[in-house]
Amino acid sequence: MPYSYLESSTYGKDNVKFLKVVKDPKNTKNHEIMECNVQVLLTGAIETSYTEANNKVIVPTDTVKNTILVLAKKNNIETTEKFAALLALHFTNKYDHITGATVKIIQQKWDKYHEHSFIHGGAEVKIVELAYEQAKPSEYKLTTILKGLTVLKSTNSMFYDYNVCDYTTLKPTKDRILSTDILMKLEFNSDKLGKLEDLVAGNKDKKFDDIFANARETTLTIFKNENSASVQATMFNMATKILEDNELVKFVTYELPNKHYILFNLEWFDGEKNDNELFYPASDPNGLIKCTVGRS
Ligand SMILES: O=c1[nH]c(=O)c2[nH]c(=O)[nH]c2[nH]1
Repeated sequence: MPYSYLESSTYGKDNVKFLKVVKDPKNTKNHEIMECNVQVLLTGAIETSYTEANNKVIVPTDTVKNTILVLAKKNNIETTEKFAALLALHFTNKYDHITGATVKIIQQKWDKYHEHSFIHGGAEVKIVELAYEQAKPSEYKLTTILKGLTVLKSTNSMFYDYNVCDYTTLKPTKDRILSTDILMKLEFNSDKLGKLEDLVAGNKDKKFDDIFANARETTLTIFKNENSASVQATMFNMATKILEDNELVKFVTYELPNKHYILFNLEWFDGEKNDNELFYPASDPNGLIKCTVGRS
């Protein structure tokens, strides 16, 4: 009996980066750009490469990298959702023994302000994750993620009527600062979206941009409009509205740090009042509130 066995395995290339420029055929100086960081990991009959040093079953990670770049150049990849589908289908179709792929694409935010000039959106990125198994082609998991969008509101946020015990020092408030780094995940309903092949054909491609823009907008709108009872209640309301508006979305997940701003007490200075005007931005510790919301 051997001492060990291979419980699971996957491999591929990570951090394959490119900037793609798409030129308008009618005006070659009018461009769209896409800056991406791609990870592709493969699964299949690759066990013997680990257990028997059988390199025959290894499609080199260098080949994976080359493929990502050539497919990015040759194909119309308007959205990263579509490009992820294209990559997953390519690797599982091309190599008989490769039966599954997971793809992750991190896309920088570049906003066009002129026909060939763009402004970088800072820390905010869009991430697409796709897990695909050839054996269950309609059960793929496709998730689009908004990450790194930092927001703050300086009023219209409350927190009171919480559990109070002998460990409690927090004072209830009906007016506080609320700030977070938004992490929002939209998991698509693969039954409603249909086959990955159709997605690659481009029939439903435009929808992804619309859904992402709608979900981002809803997040920002509810954040500003609602007199928040708590991070928990506000994120649930955001997720509910996104599900109402986007039938292709099955689950909405938020992971929101509650970035605390602590009111300075300046009464020592001749009784100086501080009416929510001067705060200390506390980098840590922070609250961390998560939820996943589905349609009932
Ligand atoms: O919106 C909030 N949710 C909490 O769970 C919590 N806990 C806390 O100390 N402040 C807050 N605020």
